[in-house]
Order: sequence, then C-alpha cells, then structure tokens
Amino acid sequence: MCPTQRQVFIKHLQNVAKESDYPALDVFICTADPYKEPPISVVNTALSVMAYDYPTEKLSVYVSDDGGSQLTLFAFMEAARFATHWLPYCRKNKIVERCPEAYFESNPSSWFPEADQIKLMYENMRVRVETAVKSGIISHDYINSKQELEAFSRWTDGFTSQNHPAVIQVLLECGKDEDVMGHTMPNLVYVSRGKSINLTHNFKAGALNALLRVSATMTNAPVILTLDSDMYSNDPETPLRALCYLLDPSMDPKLAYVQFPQIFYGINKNDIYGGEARHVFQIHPAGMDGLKGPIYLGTGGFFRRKVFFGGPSETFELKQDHLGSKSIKSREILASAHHVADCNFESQSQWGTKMGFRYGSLVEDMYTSYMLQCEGWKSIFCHPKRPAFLGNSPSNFHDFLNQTRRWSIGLLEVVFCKYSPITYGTRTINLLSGLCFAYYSFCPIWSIPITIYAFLPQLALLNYVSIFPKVCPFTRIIVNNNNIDIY
Ligand SMILES: O=c1ccn([C@@H]2O[C@H](COP(=O)(O)OP(=O)(O)O[C@H]3O[C@H](CO)[C@@H](O)[C@H](O)[C@H]3O)[C@@H](O)[C@H]2O)c(=O)[nH]1
Ligand SMILES: [Mn+2]
Repeated sequence: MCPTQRQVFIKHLQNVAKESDYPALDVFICTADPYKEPPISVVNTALSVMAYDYPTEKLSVYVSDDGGSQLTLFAFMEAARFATHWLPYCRKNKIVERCPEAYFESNPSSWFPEADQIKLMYENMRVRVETAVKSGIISHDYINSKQELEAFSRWTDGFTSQNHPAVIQVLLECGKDEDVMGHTMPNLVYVSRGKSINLTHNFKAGALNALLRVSATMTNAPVILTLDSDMYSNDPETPLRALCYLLDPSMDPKLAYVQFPQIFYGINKNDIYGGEARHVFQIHPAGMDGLKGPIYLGTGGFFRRKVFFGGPSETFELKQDHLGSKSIKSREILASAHHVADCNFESQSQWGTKMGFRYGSLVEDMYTSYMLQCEGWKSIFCHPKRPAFLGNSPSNFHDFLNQTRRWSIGLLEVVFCKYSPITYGTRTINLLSGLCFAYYSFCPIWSIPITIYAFLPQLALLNYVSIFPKVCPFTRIIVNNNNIDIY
C-alpha cells in the first residue's frame, strides 16, 4: 500500500565493488519468427547490449531462435563482424545510444568522424540481411568461411521450425575474438533448441529454460538479463543500475530480480489501441514495489540465476568448476550444450514446475514471478528517467487483438490453475500481494461488463428503455447537499 519510487547513484557502486568484482552477466534474447520479428531488429537488440558499459570479459549474449531459421543465424554472423567495429566506436566516443539503428537515425551533427564509415558498414549489413530474408536464400557470396558453411549444413532435409535437432553456434568467443582496436569481444552464442512435433515446447518459457541450461554449460553467470527481440537497450549503464541493488550489502537477500519498465517507441499516433499500457508496465509495478515487488514483465528483468533453482531458504551453490579454463567452443562444452538443448532433455524433469521459468500459462512472465513470490522471493522496480529499454508494441488492430487474446488466455490459465492467486496467493505471499496477482489474472473478465456496456445503451435507446435509475428524491437531497450542479 505504499507505491515506491527509487533512485540509484551509480557513482557510489565503486564503494561496494570494484569493476573486477562485478558478477558475470548472461543476456538472453528470444526470437521466434524471422518474418514477424525481422532479424535485423533482433541484431540491433543484441548489439545494444553487447556494447554495455560492463567488463567485456564478463558479458555473454545468448540468442534463442525458436524459429530455427538459417536467416537469423546468418544475421548474427553478420552482426558478429559488425560488432567488432561498433563496440570500439561506442566505447571510444562514449556514445549513449548503442542501438545502431536508433543511433543512425539521430542527428548526424552529433556524430564522430568515423561515423559515416560505420554507418556504411551498418547499411551494407542491413541490405545483406534484408535481401536474404526477402529471398529466403543466403547467397554463397555472403558466406565468409568454411566454419560458417558448416554451420548452415545442419539445416538438412526435414529440418522444420517445429522439428529439428538443437543448433548451437558460438559466433564470438571472449578472450579469442577481438575488436578492431584489439580489445576482447563478449561471447555471442546462437541457440536454436531442439524441437519435436511430438513434444510440447512450452513457448517462450521453454526457450528461456533451454538458454538457462545452455548458458550454464558455457558461462554460468550469476546474473541474467532477459530481453525480447523487439526491445533494445537505450542506456549503456543499465546493468550498473541493476548492480546497485543486487550488490547492495543491506539489501534483503530474498531479492530475486530487478525489473525495468517496458516503454515503447513504435506506438501509433494517439496510441489508439492503448499499446503503451502504462498501468501494466509502469504504474502497477511501482505500487507492487511497496509490497513484495513488481511482477516480471517478460523483458528487462535482471535475475539472480539461483532463483530458478529453489526458494530463498534453500542453499544453492553456483558451480563454476566445470567451466575451468575450457573454451566455449571446445568439443566437450559444445557436446553438453547440445545435450541440454535437446527436446527430450526436460521429459520427466522438474523444469517448468520447480525449476526455471514456469510452464502452464501463456503469460510465463507474470506466472513465473507469481510462483517465485509464493516461494518467498522479492523483486524491485527500477524506473530511471532515461528509459533503460525501448520496445515495439502492436501497431495494427490484428496484432493487437492477437496479443490481447494471448494474454487473456494466459491470465485465465493462472486463474484456473491449482495455485490460483485468489486462493493460494493470498494465503502464501500475503493478502495484498495475492490480490494484486489476482487483479492481473482476473483482468480478462472485464471483457464481459465492457462488452455489455458497449451494446446495452444503444439497445435500450432503440427500445425506449432507460438503463439508468431515475433520480429519486433521496438522490436529489444528496446531490443538493453536495452543491453539485447536475444541469
Ligand atoms: O514460442 C515462442 C513464442 C515467443 N517467443 C518470444 O517471446 C517474446 C515475446 O513475444 P511477443 O510476441 O513479442 O509477445 P508480446 O505480447 O509482445 O510480449 C509480452 O507478453 C509476453 C507474454 O506475457 C512476454 O513474454 C513478453 O516479454 C511481453 O513483452 C518474443 O521475443 C518472441 O520471440 C519465443 O521465444 N518462443
Ligand atoms: Mn513484444
């Protein structure tokens, strides 16, 4: 009952931890369809986080491609090359806008001398990626090495987006690959988890769990950031902001994640579909921050890895010994990464029920955070003045209806599950937090009174029936006493 606004002072972070003590950070980016989510936009999302103001050797970016598309892999091969120019350019010139598309749309008067050359490289990359997507074919002229050719050879006959073995390709390796200034690059890994038409794949939650496991075999960072393909980072200091909470010695050890709001740039004029959804993405989370914390909004959440493996009272040891100094391209690591990304790996396991992102609802974000809070975890809402992330929301009626239907089904799945917030949540978390989750999950029910209200007045008017009560003497007295002029 106490809406919370927080502010962090990044410069004080050095009093708590030196840069060398920062935890490693694994960033998960999900994409599912190269035609609905253009690979060039996913590439922009990845580049904006690869260029974070964060120790490069501690940063890894994993891209989950649920579309299992060569086009997405090709786009990331291109991105890996372009990044070797883009990252040093941003770092040297202290660029704030690290998403190339957004940067090159900004005013050229703020550009630095090399910008034109880098823009040309970006444009060339964009044309190659878009040409490939348009034609559906990756020209041999675009393939630069035997290694790349080998990667594409995994798309054999019978490989479809719903039925294929796991494909994992390390595109950049920290400590081995360098940018044009000789500085190391962050890890960049393409993952398309294995799928079978006979097994459920659990949508985005399934994709995120595959990334949780694959990243555990490679880098196993204690902090994880999840991002949607349509949301790029708008502030290179964002991970430091999250660290201000995650490393704060006076912070409640039950803190599970730091959530940033979803803010959109691609909303249509006057936002006729209410795509900004400010109440969902900005207002309610600030309110819930005064209780046990905001829900997870699906993107822009910095998690402690351990929260996915048990409640706050359970001791979880983040094992790093298996990683040793082995290259993430080593045969051994790649073999275990492929093993955990296989479609059969989760059968008969606790993934999605007790571990990882939770299955059972199409709104895996809200459901996962609900279950985490039921386990005793808390969260924090971080809403800086400069939006940390900027994204796209549906800009046409068809997409908007699709999204609303998907959310409604997902929310009702939470209402009718055995952990319904109204019965289980109110008892397990606390009454108010349980009611907040219940408010979210019961939202689709609003459609009933709203639909009635949309038609009833017209029908009543046509039938000369009044649907509003007549003013009775008693109401008149109240109105008069309150000096309200109703005429
Ligand atoms: O099988 C799937 C389906 C979707 N996605 C990815 O999930 C993300 C979100 O999907 P999108 O179609 O953009 O859904 P939205 O309705 O815009 O997403 C909102 O609602 C979702 C469900 O609550 C959350 O997961 C998102 O983070 C939140 O932004 C995208 O990056 C997709 O690529 C997958 O990886 N696999
Ligand atoms: Mn989206």
